[in-house]
Amino acid sequence: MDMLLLYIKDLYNLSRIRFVVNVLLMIALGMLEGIGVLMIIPLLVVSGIIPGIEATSGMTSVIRGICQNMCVTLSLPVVLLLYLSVIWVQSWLKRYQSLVNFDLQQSFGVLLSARLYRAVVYADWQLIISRTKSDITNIIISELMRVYVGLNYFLQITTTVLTTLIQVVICVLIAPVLTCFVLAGAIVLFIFFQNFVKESRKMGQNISDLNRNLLFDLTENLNGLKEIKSHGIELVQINNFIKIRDMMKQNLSEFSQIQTRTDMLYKVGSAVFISLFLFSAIEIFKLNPQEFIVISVISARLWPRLSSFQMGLQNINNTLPAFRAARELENQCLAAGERLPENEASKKIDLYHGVQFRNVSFYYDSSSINYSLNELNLFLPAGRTIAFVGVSGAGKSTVVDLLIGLLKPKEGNILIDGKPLLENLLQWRNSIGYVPQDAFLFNTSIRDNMLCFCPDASENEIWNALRLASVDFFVNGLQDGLDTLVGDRGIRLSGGERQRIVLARALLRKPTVLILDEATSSLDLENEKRIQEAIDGLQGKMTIVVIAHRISTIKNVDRIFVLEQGRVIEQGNYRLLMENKESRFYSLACTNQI
Ligand SMILES: Nc1ncnc2c1ncn2[C@@H]1O[C@H](COP(=O)(O)OP(=O)(O)OP(=O)(O)O)[C@@H](O)[C@H]1O
Repeated sequence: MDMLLLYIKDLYNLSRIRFVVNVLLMIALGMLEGIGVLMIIPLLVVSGIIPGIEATSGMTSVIRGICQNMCVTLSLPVVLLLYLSVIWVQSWLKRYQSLVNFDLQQSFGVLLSARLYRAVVYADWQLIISRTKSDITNIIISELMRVYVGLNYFLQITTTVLTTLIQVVICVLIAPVLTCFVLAGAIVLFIFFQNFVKESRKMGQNISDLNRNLLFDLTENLNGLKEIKSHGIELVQINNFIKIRDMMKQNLSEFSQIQTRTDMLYKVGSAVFISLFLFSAIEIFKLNPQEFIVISVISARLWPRLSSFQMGLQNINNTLPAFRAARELENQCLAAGERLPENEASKKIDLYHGVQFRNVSFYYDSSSINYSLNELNLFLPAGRTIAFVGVSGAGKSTVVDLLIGLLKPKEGNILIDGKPLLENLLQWRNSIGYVPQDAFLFNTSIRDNMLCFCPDASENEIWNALRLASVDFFVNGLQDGLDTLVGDRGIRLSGGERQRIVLARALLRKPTVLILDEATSSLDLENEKRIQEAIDGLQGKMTIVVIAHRISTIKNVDRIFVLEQGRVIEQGNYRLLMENKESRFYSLACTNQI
């Protein structure tokens, strides 16, 4: 519940005025409904339906006084007109309140999802890789949706409570003892249903878990659909999917059973209490007809409200795990936030001397410290081309992630021209062009893909970058040229074309440091040759860092670092390293491990 209260506080902070207006409207609506009910008495008095009722007290005398002041005789049309006016104002306010409520919820929806998304995007990379993408997606989309639903229920039951309280006060004024009798019945029923509330919360947790599993399976399967189809295991995947979906169905129908059971039991319970009430009102308390009618009308409305209050409570409890999941993710991300200064978004850093790794150690999992990099010392000279080689798991990608500032050293420092990298993190990242192994393109045109990291680039600059990446001829030959759509993750292009466009996109930023993370490892010889030519053409123009998987990519580089178990064991240029037949590099090269 404390999570729910935190969100209510957020809702209040989002728009205090709208929140207060909303609550005031709820109170006004409750009062109007009470007045509407009380209007029944003057109606009965004036109509003479029940003969012999004293018309000098309560609501009748109030209305009579108003009529006298306005020089109007109290008659049936006048009472009916007043009654209609009350109902009209009430309906108008109800509509207005619904609109205010809807607007408040929608704004809150935008605020919550934007706030959470922002927290995720600004969070430290190590936190992001420790959680699955589908888990994060599930929380931002499904769990937040359940948060809005929970808040909606909260606002609904707040309205119910306020309206009911006002009516209970009216009842107490008319017949205190009988009202206490009805309330006691309500409290007994309420206590009886508390187990259902607990059960609802447990089911809510199951729904959260199943939602997460379903999205995880779906994302994984769609990502691996090519492999799934290639191995003919579609049926296994479909059955898995149906199994989780069935579990969700089972869970939701159990929850719906609780809800309908509550409704049913409330109806039966209320019928019992109404019978007892009627009996005691007539036989024991001997109420006069007008009191009897008003209390009957109010308690007839009270029972359905109690039932909807109970179900609202169950629904809120069902959504509480979603509140917790969303809050936890947000808190985790905020605690691991990078706090990048937004006014430095377009600033870059020039590299004059080079990048120094000084005693850098890094591990991924704090619970079992297993060093991926161990006291790494190396210098990447500015304007040179540097390569990292080593067997799988040696630590090449970790070095690059540290160089970009995505990961932070657990020990030691990374210095850019002598200054700590982390002091100017955003400027440093603005100065980097990065081509990952699995080149990623957005599902839009080549032009938009080029402009997404460099929105102000001119047409000329785009073509220059394409030329540098040896892909200008290819784009020129396409029917729609730069406006060609590339498909989901660039699926309409070959691996080599995709890789060269990603290289062009990185070059469009005119980076100080170009990082190629095994950029040619998945390409055929022809494409590899083209990329290699493009890279060779860039040598000397910027600092280039290559993670190499093929010997051909590193023959011309200025310095090679050989990594093993997170340490640099050898360094030098290709010729020097190959001359030493005892070197690890030589054995890696001869056994085709690079
Ligand atoms: N996200 C992660 N969580 C935990 N351990 C990781 C993670 N990423 C890498 N590691 C571990 O860190 C070590 C270095 O991994 P890294 O990916 O840097 O190696 P690599 O040389 O780039 O390997 P490859 O050539 O296969 O990509 C390995 O032992 C690996 O298991």
